[in-house]
Amino acid sequence: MSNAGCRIFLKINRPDRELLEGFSGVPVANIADEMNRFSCVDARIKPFNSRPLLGTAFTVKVRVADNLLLHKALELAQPGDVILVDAQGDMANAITGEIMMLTADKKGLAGVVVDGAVRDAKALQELNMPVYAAGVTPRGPYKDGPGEINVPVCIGGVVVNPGDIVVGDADGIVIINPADAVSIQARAKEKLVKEQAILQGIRDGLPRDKSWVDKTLKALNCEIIDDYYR
Ligand SMILES: O=C([O-])CC(=O)C(=O)O
Ligand SMILES: [Mg+2]
Repeated sequence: MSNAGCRIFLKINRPDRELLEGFSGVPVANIADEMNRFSCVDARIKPFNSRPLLGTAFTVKVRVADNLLLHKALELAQPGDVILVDAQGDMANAITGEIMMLTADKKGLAGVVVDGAVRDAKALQELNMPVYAAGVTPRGPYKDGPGEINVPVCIGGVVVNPGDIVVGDADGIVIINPADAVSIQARAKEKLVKEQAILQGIRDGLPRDKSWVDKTLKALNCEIIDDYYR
């Protein structure tokens, strides 16, 4: 019998460390561009500090306003894991705070992402481990359950499977299926190099070919009026 809604899967297929490390230093924007702009966690979910996020998804589904399963996850997750908590975007109660997040940091976890609220915001800013969440409230969580661990969850509109690769920076978070990672990684790095060359060109005052802008507007039959709007 399977007790859907209250169950814990202990096993995760974790990607190779080398594959994960290949995303280190690659901007999330470049990665997402090479995923056709999909798989980006919603902009509601923001970082509390500037530590880069990179690790393996360890997923938690909690009952709204309740963190029992996150306490269990802190016991089970391994160094390098990113705990992603699906709290259904609820802002009424903080799912976690300083004490639990310091515990996660000390365990060597790679980060925590909450689709919901947290508290002790100031302390989270000082933490060595990245924490992302959708909001802050001082109102604390209940600890009664139920919930699930290591099942597919929804984080900021993106389905996250246990074992997925999680990359985050100041822009936000992108979720990558390890099966796609090698090719995405290679293309994102190429994109980064290309963008760095463009930026250097702008700094050096080099001209840029932006003729595509007028071409696209022309195709739209865009009206260009040499007068004031009235
Ligand atoms: O009380 C809780 O469960 C969450 C919290 O504030 C902490 O971990 O510091
Ligand atoms: Mg606290």
